[in-house]
Amino acid sequence: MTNGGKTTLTNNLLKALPNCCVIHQDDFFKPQDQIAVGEDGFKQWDVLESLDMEAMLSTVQAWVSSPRKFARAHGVSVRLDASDTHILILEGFLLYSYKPLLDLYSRRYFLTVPYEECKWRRSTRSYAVPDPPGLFDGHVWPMYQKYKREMEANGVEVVYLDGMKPREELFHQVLEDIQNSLLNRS
Ligand SMILES: Nc1ncnc2c1ncn2[C@@H]1O[C@H](COP(=O)(O)OP(=O)(O)OP(=O)(O)O)[C@@H](O)[C@H]1O
Ligand SMILES: NC(=O)c1ccc[n+]([C@@H]2O[C@H](CO)[C@@H](O)[C@H]2O)c1
Repeated sequence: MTNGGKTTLTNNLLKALPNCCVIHQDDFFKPQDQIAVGEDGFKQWDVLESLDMEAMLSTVQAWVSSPRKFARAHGVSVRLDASDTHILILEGFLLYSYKPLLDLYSRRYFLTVPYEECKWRRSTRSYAVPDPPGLFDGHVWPMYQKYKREMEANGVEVVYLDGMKPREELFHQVLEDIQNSLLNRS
């Protein structure tokens, strides 16, 4: 979810994991003039249609076809050891609602914080396009709830993470989970 702590966790993982690249979903927002305005008067940023998901998928596919080349092109130093394991982190607020990506993930994590905390954290942020008054309650939170409900109704399995835990604890929890899933690969 927005302000769950995704970027913070991602940055910690990037430092700890070898050959690890990241793709940020926020880099795929369409230009402002292509964002629909809802009946509520708000620009509808928090819907899948506001993101160029085809472009994001192409970027993921570029990594899949050559992780090493992708890493080099993105300034990630490649460690050449026996395992030659490469990891790609996708970081975003609507990752599990776009079907073509769903089966590509080996692990899906979902950071949550309670409504009050989310609203508070969001109010302290300055986005390139600042939130107009009322956007959180009028658009951001209802869309979050809608997509999460749909994800659960579609049976998408995720590992929920409690975003209220300290940063260090979340980092170690996920690092351990990733390391275990790498060990258990067939
Ligand atoms: N575990 C944590 N405990 C308390 N505060 C946190 C924690 N992780 C992140 N934060 C703070 O919450 C805010 C949002 O964190 P972050 O930017 O990592 O979230 P995000 O999910 O990437 O948000 P968005 O996608 O909306 O930009 C920041 O001010 C950050 O310092
Ligand atoms: N990055 C952007 O262009 C942009 C513009 C307007 C709103 N947002 C917000 O980013 C969050 C996801 O990280 C969403 O909740 C958007 O509202 C982003």
